[in-house]
Amino acid sequence: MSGADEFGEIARLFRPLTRGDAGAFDLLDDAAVIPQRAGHDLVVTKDAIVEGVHFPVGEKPDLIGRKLLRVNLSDLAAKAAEPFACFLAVAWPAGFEVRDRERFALGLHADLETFGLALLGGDTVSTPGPFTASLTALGWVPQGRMIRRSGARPGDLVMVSGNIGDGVLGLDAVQGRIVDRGGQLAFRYRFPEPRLDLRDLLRKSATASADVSDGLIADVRHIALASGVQIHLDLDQLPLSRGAATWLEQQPDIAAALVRLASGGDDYEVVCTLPRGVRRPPGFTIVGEVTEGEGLEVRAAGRPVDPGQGGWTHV
Ligand SMILES: Nc1ncnc2c1ncn2[C@@H]1O[C@H](COP(=O)(O)OP(=O)(O)OP(=O)(O)O)[C@@H](O)[C@H]1O
Ligand SMILES: Cc1ncc(C[n+]2csc(CCOP(=O)(O)O)c2C)c(N)n1
Ligand SMILES: [Mg+2]
Ligand SMILES: [Mg+2]
Ligand SMILES: [Mg+2]
Repeated sequence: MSGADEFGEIARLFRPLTRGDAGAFDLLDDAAVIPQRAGHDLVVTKDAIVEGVHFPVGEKPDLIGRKLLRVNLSDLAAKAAEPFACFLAVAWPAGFEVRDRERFALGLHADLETFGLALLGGDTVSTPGPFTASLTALGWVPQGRMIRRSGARPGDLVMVSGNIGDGVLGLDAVQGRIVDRGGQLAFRYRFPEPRLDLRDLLRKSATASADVSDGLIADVRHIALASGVQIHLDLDQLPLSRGAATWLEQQPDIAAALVRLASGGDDYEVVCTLPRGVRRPPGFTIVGEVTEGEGLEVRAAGRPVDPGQGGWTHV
């Protein structure tokens, strides 16, 4: 792409996504400026996605843009942060035509509007490899109030929002390995819903929290390690959608199937710890408890199980 084309395209595709934020300088400067917000900390998170690793080859470009934003907002949600802005780096692969680039930008724009944040800057490059993009998301929390992974205390209960397992079954559905009547599982895989609605509740009551991206077991293990406590997870309590419950009934080894649902990831729900005295909030399920000790103990089908890795890993 010639220089003129590259910068013309940045202006055409991405300037609308700044949504008029003055700190973006219309995407014409070397950098952006973020004014401080009194009494607040800026929470910063970054996740990348790669074609064939995070979404199927041939996925619609608008869905890629939306998923990229949503997985990052999920981390802000778990930290009880209020989304404020983001930065985008995108590497266009060969064959990703101008129409595809426009659709990627339109998808991202639609969700920036939905979640009320602005694009303040980024970088646009080309790649001989697969589509790759990364987004840095920024959000505000009252000073010192980001919910950490490290605050779980013995006696706390472990709770998870929504349902677990639709992400991994949705990928099975998209790749044709299971039937998905009505397409709900595939929809949940393609359109994670960042749980920004939980902000007040987490700020008020959670001692620790994380979003479920790698897999419930792995993400709970992160909380146990960071907090220096032991966590006991009971997969028989796993909250399941109708589709996941139907799938589970058909599995020959229920314990192994539960471990799969709790290790597959792509759920983008929030798992948190709350003191035992706090009433279980609506929409949350108690899946375990915190004790003194270290690491994770997992039960399924009424007996202890070896959870293995418990989540997705790249290396
Ligand atoms: N390349 C890297 N450079 C610096 N820090 C990194 C890098 N990769 C990961 N981290 C840091 O490691 C920690 C864990 O990152 P991780 O990506 O596993 O968290 P996550 O975003 O919650 O999970 P997921 O990536 O599955 O959505 C975070 O503090 C993250 O900033
Ligand atoms: C095509 C395809 N194959 C597999 C998966 C599953 N997957 C890939 S990375 C990841 C963890 C979160 O990402 P990260 O830790 O890299 O931020 C998960 C659950 C997928 N989403 N799409
Ligand atoms: Mg990450
Ligand atoms: Mg993440
Ligand atoms: Mg996370």
